[in-house]
Amino acid sequence: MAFEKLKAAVWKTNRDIVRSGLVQLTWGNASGVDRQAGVMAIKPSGVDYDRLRPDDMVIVELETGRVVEGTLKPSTDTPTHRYLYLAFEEIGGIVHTHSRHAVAWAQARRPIPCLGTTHADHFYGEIPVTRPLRPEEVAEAYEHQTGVVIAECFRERGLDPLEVPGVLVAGHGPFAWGETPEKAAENALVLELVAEMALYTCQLNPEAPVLERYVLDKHFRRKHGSQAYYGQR
Ligand SMILES: O=C(CO)[C@@H](O)[C@H](O)COP(=O)(O)O
Repeated sequence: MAFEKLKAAVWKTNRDIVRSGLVQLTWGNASGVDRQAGVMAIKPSGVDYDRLRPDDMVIVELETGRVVEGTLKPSTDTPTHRYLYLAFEEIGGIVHTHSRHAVAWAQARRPIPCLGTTHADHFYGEIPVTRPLRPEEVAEAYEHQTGVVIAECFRERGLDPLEVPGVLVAGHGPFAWGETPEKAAENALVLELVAEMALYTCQLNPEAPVLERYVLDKHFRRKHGSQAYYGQR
């Protein structure tokens, strides 16, 4: 058995998204990538999270999508994760969930606006929603096409995946990512929390303005990038 470290990290992240309350039943999935080895690890499809063990993580070749290690079938969303690893070269981990408030925004086909500093600390602006998939994209290579519309959404908006580490797939739910699987899980949790905060804010005040750009800049840049000074740097 190889890739023990990658499998252990991905297994821990799959366990963490359960502990964070981001997934129920067998919904959602977490993965990680070893770019030097040209492989990704992802949870197996449809297996209860509480039964998962590190060695159950399935190793898939990035270039071909071929299973190179593992006896279980990989997540149905493997083609989406694989497409995103190839499209966003800076990311090292991806988490997909059906967390309820983020799913509500995805079903409403509305991007999550940046209404406050909690959002601004982690996402540089609104969290976008993709266009819906077309019938032919659902009929053929659905999960691959889900990756296509996510990458298309970021390309069309000129977004940096590390500045906006997540997206809402129209009518479906959130995908979040980061430099590591652990960071992807953190971003998935923040995405759900700011989705809930934004929903309450819009209910309390439908006219609530988006956060002022100069406040967004301050909060995002003090935690991210070369000028960051947050924490014990
Ligand atoms: O998006 C979905 C279902 O719509 C996925 O989250 C599945 O619910 C999880 O599938 P597996 O990873 O277990 O194959």
